[in-house]
Amino acid sequence: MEQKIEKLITWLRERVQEAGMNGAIVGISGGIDSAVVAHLIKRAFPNNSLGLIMPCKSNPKDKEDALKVVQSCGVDYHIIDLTETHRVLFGEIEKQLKEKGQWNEQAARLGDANTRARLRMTTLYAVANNYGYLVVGTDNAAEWHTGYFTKYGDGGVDLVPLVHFTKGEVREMARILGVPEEIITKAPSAGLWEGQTDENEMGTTYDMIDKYLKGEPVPERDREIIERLHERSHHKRQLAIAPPKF
Ligand SMILES: Nc1ncnc2c1ncn2[C@@H]1O[C@H](COP(=O)(O)OP(=O)(O)OC[C@H]2O[C@@H]([n+]3cccc(C(=O)O)c3)[C@H](O)[C@@H]2O)[C@@H](O)[C@H]1O
Ligand SMILES: Nc1ncnc2c1ncn2[C@@H]1O[C@H](COP(=O)(O)OP(=O)(O)OP(=O)(O)O)[C@@H](O)[C@H]1O
Ligand SMILES: [Mg+2]
Repeated sequence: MEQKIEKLITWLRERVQEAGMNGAIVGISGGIDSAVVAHLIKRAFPNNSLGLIMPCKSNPKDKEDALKVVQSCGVDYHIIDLTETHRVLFGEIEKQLKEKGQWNEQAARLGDANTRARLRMTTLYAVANNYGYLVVGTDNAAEWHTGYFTKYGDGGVDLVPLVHFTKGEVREMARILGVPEEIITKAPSAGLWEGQTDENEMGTTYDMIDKYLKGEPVPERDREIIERLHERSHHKRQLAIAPPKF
């Protein structure tokens, strides 16, 4: 794993150089995936790396955890609170659609959550532009395979260094890099609504998805869920669908 980490760091430097850019930026949530990426970019670009902590109606504990990540790797950071921005934007959408009697209450929870992810993406690109940095994503192999990310939200990035690493390998990497143990062992969550955990929402576990990706046997029920999530999310791993040239 040490060798793979070194290769990833070299790969990050090469991609930034090839793009003619200066460094890299990542959103730091207080979860393990972004903690690993923060450590990687700090090692790759000691003086040209940046983390953004972007609370958006978030549990205050997330910010505390994100600051622990910052402390553990020493990356520069800014805190940009998006709660008010989200309230104004999503509030206006809700008001207009309600006035026309077209507001879909059931769809609203996910719409609200995905808007948070897309506001974070917008913020990352605006700040990246200021410094001439590339935006680095945090998706691991399990999230990528199942499409467990917001299209053009946390999925809207320039580089995806962890995309071939299972969640288990990301944990292994985190220990080597020096991510605090409490960040490594806490339940993965998108923090998109109160009490949300990835595994509750997906209906299977990262251990099962990791096993499936390694070609190991998994219970029929988990296999079905993983394959359904994968089938449903092809569009997220592709460019926007274009018609043939008429
Ligand atoms: N077949 C198709 N071809 C082309 N486009 C298609 C499509 N089906 C849907 N779409 C489009 O895609 C949209 C649905 O995709 P999307 O907007 O991503 O929304 P969706 O996949 O429904 O939701 C995002 C999922 O990712 C999870 N998430 C989000 C952010 C962070 C994390 C985390 O782990 O931290 C997890 C979140 O909890 C939720 O389960 C539709 O509204 C539609 O515009
Ligand atoms: N409050 C936040 N501030 C900054 N970035 C955030 C915030 N919330 C989410 N993100 C970004 O969105 C990404 C996707 O979230 P996701 O939950 O998959 O990863 P994680 O929190 O790093 O790890 P875990 O899956 O263990 O929770 C994060 O890695 C991070 O880059
Ligand atoms: Mg998280």
